[in-house]
Amino acid sequence: MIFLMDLQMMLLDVIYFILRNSVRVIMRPRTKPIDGELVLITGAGGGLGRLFAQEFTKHGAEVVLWDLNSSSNEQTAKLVRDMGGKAHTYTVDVTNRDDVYRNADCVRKDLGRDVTMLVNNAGVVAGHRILDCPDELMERTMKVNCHALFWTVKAFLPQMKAQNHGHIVTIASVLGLFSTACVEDYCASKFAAVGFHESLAHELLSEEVEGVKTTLVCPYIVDTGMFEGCKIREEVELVLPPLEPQYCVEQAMNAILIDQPLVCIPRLTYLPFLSRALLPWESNVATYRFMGSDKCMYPFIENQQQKVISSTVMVA
Ligand SMILES: NC(=O)C1=CN([C@@H]2O[C@H](COP(=O)(O)OP(=O)(O)OC[C@H]3O[C@@H](n4cnc5c(N)ncnc54)[C@H](OP(=O)(O)O)[C@@H]3O)[C@@H](O)[C@H]2O)C=CC1
Ligand SMILES: CC1=C(/C=C/C(C)=C/C=C/C(C)=C/C=O)C(C)(C)CCC1
Repeated sequence: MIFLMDLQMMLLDVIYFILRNSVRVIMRPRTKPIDGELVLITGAGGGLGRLFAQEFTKHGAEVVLWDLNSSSNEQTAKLVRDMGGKAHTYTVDVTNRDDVYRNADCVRKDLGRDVTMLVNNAGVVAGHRILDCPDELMERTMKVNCHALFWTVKAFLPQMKAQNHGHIVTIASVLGLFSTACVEDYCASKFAAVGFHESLAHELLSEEVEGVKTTLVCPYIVDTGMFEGCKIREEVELVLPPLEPQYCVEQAMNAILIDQPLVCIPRLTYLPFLSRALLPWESNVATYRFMGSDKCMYPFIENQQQKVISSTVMVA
């Protein structure tokens, strides 16, 4: 009897959330205020990281900027300060867990308060076919895109849980939901990031830590230079062009501010995610061939090879 009542409740919940989320596509729910939040962004010197810093500042948050590259990180801080915001920079290698824990303590001591929002944004890609790829580069991709999430979450989640207040944002990728050729290291690391993020979200919900929210952001190609050259069939590209970095960050911010658990940017990319799960492998391969997605990384890989060649010539 209890089982049947639970089943009925569960079905009602399933229907309620499908309806609620469909309505939300048209009528945006009210966004939460984040003025006064302390937001830590990793990879803050890069394309998306810098824009996230500026967007959080626009909403009145104070930002802590972590990046390996201190000069680009300082440039981000300057942009934030020019907007009248508060920015604190730290040069951190997020793959080094001692570095992460030490700098997390420094942030706490320097600012006298806890980080309330964590945006795990730092990311890299090797950009070589697997058999040409140096082992160290493949390892680095796993360390930056996946292992770093373990260390930063372990550093900042305890205080969020203690306060029952916080937000963990993971900038993953559509390549964490479906894959393509020649980016094995990247897909492995982003699928891992998605798995890590979802398991963490389930853990918080099962423990009923209602105040700590999670958002998984999965963008398609963004014009930041990271995947320069990546190209699908021209006719398909007309409906699915690379994203403007500003648009991508605004869409991600919209999701974060309404505590949305997952966002694929643009929405059209939910389709290949669904078809991967529902259609036979061979059907997906046929659509990849038709859309030019099977070889979309070839020009990107060639680009990367050219970069390596020109940098070796420069050194010589
Ligand atoms: N661009 C795209 O097409 C897409 C990107 N994404 C994801 O979005 C995120 C941001 O990408 P994007 O802005 O394009 O990339 P960028 O290369 O512009 O920025 C990444 C930043 O992360 C920093 N970084 C790299 N390794 C470390 C490290 N070990 N410790 C600290 N910081 C580090 C980089 O520093 P440095 O300058 O020293 O390398 C750089 O500033 C990434 O996670 C990426 O995977 C998702 C979908 C599409
Ligand atoms: C595979 C595939 C596609 C192309 C995806 C591409 C090209 C994704 C690139 C993503 C990047 C660069 C993410 C970085 O994090 C389509 C056309 C959507 C539909 C069919 C399946």
